[in-house]
Amino acid sequence: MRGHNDLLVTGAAVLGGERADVLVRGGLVVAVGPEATADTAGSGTDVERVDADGLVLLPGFVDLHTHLREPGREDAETVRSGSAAAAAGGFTAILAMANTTPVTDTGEAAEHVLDLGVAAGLADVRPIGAVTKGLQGVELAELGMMHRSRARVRVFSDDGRCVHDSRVMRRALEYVRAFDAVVSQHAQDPALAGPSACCHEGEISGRLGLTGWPAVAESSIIARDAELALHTGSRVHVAHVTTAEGVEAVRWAKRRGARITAEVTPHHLLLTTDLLRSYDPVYKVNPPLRPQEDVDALREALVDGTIDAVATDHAPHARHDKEHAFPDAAFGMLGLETAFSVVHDVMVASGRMDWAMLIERMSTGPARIAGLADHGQTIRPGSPANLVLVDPGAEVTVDPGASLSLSRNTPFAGRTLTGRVRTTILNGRITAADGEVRP
Ligand SMILES: NC(=O)N[C@@H](CC(=O)O)C(=O)O
Ligand SMILES: [Zn+2]
Repeated sequence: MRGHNDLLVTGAAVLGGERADVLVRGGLVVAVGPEATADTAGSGTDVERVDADGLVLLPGFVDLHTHLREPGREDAETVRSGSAAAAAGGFTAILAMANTTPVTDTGEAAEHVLDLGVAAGLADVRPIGAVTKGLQGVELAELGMMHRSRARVRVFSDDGRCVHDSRVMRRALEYVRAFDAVVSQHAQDPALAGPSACCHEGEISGRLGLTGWPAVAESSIIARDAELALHTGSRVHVAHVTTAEGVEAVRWAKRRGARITAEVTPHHLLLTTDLLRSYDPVYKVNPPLRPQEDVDALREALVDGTIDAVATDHAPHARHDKEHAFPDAAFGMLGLETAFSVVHDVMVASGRMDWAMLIERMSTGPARIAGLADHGQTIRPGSPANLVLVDPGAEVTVDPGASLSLSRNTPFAGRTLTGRVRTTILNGRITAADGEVRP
């Protein structure tokens, strides 16, 4: 780990509130307000001043749903390149999905990803463990061994696949209850939306001749998992909710007292099915983009708390996997570097959400769901200095070529958004500034 120097962040609106100076030393916030001055840093230390005039200081973002591709598809992303993209996007912690090659379904595999994250040193990389061996949906993976490993796995997911066998899902939930872990479900009933389903089932899928992906394939799994959560007393998290029916199922489950949480991706908060008329494979994602009424339902649910978190589902794909005719292209979109700008533009600049709610949805909430102990969600003396400076007034025009990901499959290319990440600080050390990582 590179050494720390002290940081004196001056003039930012802390947590979107009052302007104050913040002093960071040894990886911790040590002072906020008038006592945060260079000489409180202790004589002789090299204090780096960060002029944050006009910026907002937030706790670092936490991503519950990142695909880093390593081991196995280092042509699409590596833990280091994904961590760099995360840092550029204001993330200080990211949970890495298990659909790697080999699958992260053993303690050793989880420790390997953890160690790669530490070596990269650009974000706190926490491996997610597979629910079933090889993501086959049949035999439970070594859930206990992954939890007891150095990786301390607290989130399990077969993402990319749905744990659709109810008996397997029930046993997984009963097993993880012992250590209060959570199962993050990719809610897609394969009997209703099979592997070729790639377009929201409706008028457009018919017109474009694309296999439909009906909302009920998502909502029926959410409802079943809610019942299993009630039956077992365990925690279920719903990955990338995309439909009004899925939102309603989560709302119903919460009303019944199920221990259920849910996430939404930035792309499902902004983009709609009609983009598929272009047949541009960059818009091929699983679950698919939905019509405007679903987008509106997701925005409402993110504000009323039915949806607890934003999660990127950052899904890098190498050019040779993505640039095919639409139905043959790989599923997935980049998301780490654009997440804040999209959420700020759609939800904060529009007045739907204030800074306190953005902090809850992009940092505090996901950290709580992931079981991350105090990752630094409150900016006060003694808390870990995992922070991000954002510029609410700056416009960003998304340039795929500027991405730190090894891949280029962003669906926001050329789009202008308000709100830019300026500087990211991980354990008191600047990891990225203006889209470039600190070496
Ligand atoms: N979202 C996607 O379209 N693809 C994800 C898998 C997933 O999240 O379902 C991937 O790993 O590429
Ligand atoms: Zn998924």
